[in-house]
Amino acid sequence: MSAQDTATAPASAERRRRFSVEGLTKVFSTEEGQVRAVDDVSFTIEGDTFFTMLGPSGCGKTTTLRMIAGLETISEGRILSDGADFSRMNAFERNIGMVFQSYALFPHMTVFENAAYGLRLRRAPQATVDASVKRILAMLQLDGLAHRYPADLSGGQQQRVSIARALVYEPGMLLLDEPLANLDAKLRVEMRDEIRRLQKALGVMALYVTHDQEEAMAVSDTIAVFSKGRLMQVGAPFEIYARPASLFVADFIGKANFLPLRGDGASAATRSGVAFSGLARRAAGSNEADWFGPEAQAMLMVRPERMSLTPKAATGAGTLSGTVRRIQFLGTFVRYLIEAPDADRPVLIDRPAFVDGVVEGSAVDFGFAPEDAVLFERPGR
Ligand SMILES: Nc1ncnc2c1ncn2[C@@H]1O[C@H](COP(=O)(O)OP(=O)(O)OP(=O)(O)O)[C@@H](O)[C@H]1O
Repeated sequence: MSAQDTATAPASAERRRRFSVEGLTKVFSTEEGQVRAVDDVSFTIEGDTFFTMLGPSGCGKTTTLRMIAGLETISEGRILSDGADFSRMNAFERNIGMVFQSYALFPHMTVFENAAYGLRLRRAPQATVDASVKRILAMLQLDGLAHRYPADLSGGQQQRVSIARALVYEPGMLLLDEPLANLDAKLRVEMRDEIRRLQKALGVMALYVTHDQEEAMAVSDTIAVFSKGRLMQVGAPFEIYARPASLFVADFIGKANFLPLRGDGASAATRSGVAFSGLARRAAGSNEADWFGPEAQAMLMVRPERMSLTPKAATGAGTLSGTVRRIQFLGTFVRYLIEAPDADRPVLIDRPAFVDGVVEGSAVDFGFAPEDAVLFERPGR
């Protein structure tokens, strides 16, 4: 926390300590039939955790957020806030601050009045409005713009105003739905750091929605990965990345190599000298059977930067080998694309620098340590 934050943070805000959803489900009736947009989702958020719902478009993140905000009815399940049932509370009682992708500022109001909106609704005395708005505008470096109108602000400034408006009345919880989607790449990185800094300075619980996995990893304490309305995994960014619970999560978060292990014993694992007992093991979901193809009994997942790469040794025994199809210099690392008989798709290997003696067309050996691999077993075995 910076000196500026400690000087301006509220002394004793009423913060939410424990928030949970249990079996949350949303079924929409459409002309084509029923859509299970959110399907039996449960998670808990504690204290000032920065919690992110991450998943591809249409996986149910926004619908979950909207049910929490009271903007959408619940089909099944419960939402509990410090033990109280959220669905019985009106929007005021929920005491939530919301930030949307579209900013949703009032065009006819100044920055000051936009930021003051939640306090005016709550009939706060003018002195409180003045002090709180001043403080929050300062925290968001908007103090010089208080008398401007939204049309005279940049996109980044407008989004800052919408964050100020959501935080000014010290909500128990901050909900953010793709707040950075309309900003350019550089500003997105700046703003995401700033949102996290503010969230921690204010000690407010945050529930953030994004489809951008890098953004989720950068800002979150905890990530909940969604697919097709279902919650696939909840964990810290490192946990989700290094120990994905499903093939979907392994593939969705970062780059992953999948090495199929075929049943004849000539498997990638045994040939590379990997002891099965030392591996993290996961049972793949029943809907992930397609990943294995007709032959593979199991699948090893290894991240590209955890793989070793050397020119092919004369003997070659006990290692995996292949041919370099392409070398890409990507600034902070070099990516090698290897064609290997053990893999169904090119193996990606990321090294911090060019590997001596390895060029496009080279025969190479590659490998990995058992602790860097996750073994997925075929469903139903
Ligand atoms: N009002 C509605 N009526 C019918 N179906 C809906 C409605 N709202 C959402 N859906 C459907 O529910 C599913 C989940 O949508 P939702 O907007 O929650 O996903 P999302 O993960 O937030 O996606 P995005 O990142 O694109 O916003 C989608 O299949 C969507 O088409």
